[in-house]
Amino acid sequence: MAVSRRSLLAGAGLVAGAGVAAAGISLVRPGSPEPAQAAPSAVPFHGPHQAGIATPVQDRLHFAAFDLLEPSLPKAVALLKAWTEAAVRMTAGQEVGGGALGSPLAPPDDTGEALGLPASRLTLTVGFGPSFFDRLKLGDRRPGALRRLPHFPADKLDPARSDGDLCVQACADDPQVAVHAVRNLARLAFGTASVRWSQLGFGKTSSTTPEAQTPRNLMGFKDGTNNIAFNDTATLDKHVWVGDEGPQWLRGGSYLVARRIRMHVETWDRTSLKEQEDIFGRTKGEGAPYGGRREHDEVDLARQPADSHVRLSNPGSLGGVRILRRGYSFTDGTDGLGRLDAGLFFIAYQRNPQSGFIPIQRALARQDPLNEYIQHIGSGIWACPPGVAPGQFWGQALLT
Ligand SMILES: C=CC1=C(C)c2cc3[nH]c(cc4nc(cc5[nH]c(cc1n2)c(C)c5CCC(=O)O)C(CCC(=O)O)=C4C)c(C)c3C=C
Ligand SMILES: [Fe+2]
Repeated sequence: MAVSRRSLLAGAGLVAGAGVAAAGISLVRPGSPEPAQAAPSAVPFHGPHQAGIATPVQDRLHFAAFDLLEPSLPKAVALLKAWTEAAVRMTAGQEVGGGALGSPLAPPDDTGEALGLPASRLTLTVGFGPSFFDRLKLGDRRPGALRRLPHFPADKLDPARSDGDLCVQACADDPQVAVHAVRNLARLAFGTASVRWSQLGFGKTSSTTPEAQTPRNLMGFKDGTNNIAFNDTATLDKHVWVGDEGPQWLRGGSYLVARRIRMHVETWDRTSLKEQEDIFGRTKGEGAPYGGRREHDEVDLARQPADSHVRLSNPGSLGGVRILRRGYSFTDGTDGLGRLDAGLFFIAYQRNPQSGFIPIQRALARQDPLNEYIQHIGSGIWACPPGVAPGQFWGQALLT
């Protein structure tokens, strides 16, 4: 793969990836006034698991679902090869292909809006939806657990914001870098796949770094306190990464569930503090569980309100079920009735959705007092293959 001279600010011959990040070198796009930063801003693309799952959560999200234009396996393979090549470059802070400023007679390979920006911890995570297997007639390779999610009480799902043959989760500390990444993948997909829907997210609503300050969601509560930590490999192995029970091509991968959840923030804002805290079973200021003093004190189910959100979703109420949450807040203008169209774009990774998201959501949909203030509007499930080795492409073991 040719590397544009303008992409070589980090030093000739440096290879993007673990070595670069470990060396503490920030790969910077051409035009940056500060090419050599001490802090690494590139997350290695290659590895046993896809980046963007256990990776410490970045500030911004651009999530996109794609549909194949026609069910052609050779075209799908070519797309994933092109996407992988572009992702290797973009996650290292480099321009796609021949760059943003190539021949004056041809459209540039890179759209250019990330010129001068560092890698910003960009990660790109790809998944295959149930319809991908149906449309490409790959039923024999489809994992049993990859089924469209069941209907939950009070779901009001919009097909235009749900499902998709493929998904791409782009996370970065700079929204422009995340948007640039999705846009360039969409550009490479021209003639093969198109964007079905997409979602921007800000203010990560979950943390996988317990020592960092837990972010707050749009209801004002700390969100992500009892999440799986990025370095808790035993729990990740048990609850997030697909193991021997899955098909070979998916081992080391994970299942991604996304839900666009609208929050009726105007109603929430007229609710007393006591009621808000009772709903979650945690204090608003400190984020402590009822019966505890500090945020990270253990949840004591006996001290929780009978139907609090935390009680219902805690592993102790559900036979040990755990998921890795990685959601973001969104505000997408207004609904035309004077109310914000705002909420949580919920993302969860798990080893098996049948024993992960589904039982938790069943319990929440039935009883959670939060349901008075929220509505599930969009939904999707995808199987995310394991990480990519140098020279390979996303989903290679599935598609070849
Ligand atoms: C099906 C899974 C879940 C959905 C959907 C969901 C929606 C949702 N959650 C909040 C806010 C909070 N959730 C909290 C904890 C929490 N939530 C889930 C699952 C879903 N949430 C789990 C598994 C947990 C952890 C429970 C535990 O182990 O104790 C919290 C408390 C802080 C924390 O631990 O993160 C908040 C706050 C909203 C606003 C929301 C939908 C809009
Ligand atoms: Fe929750």
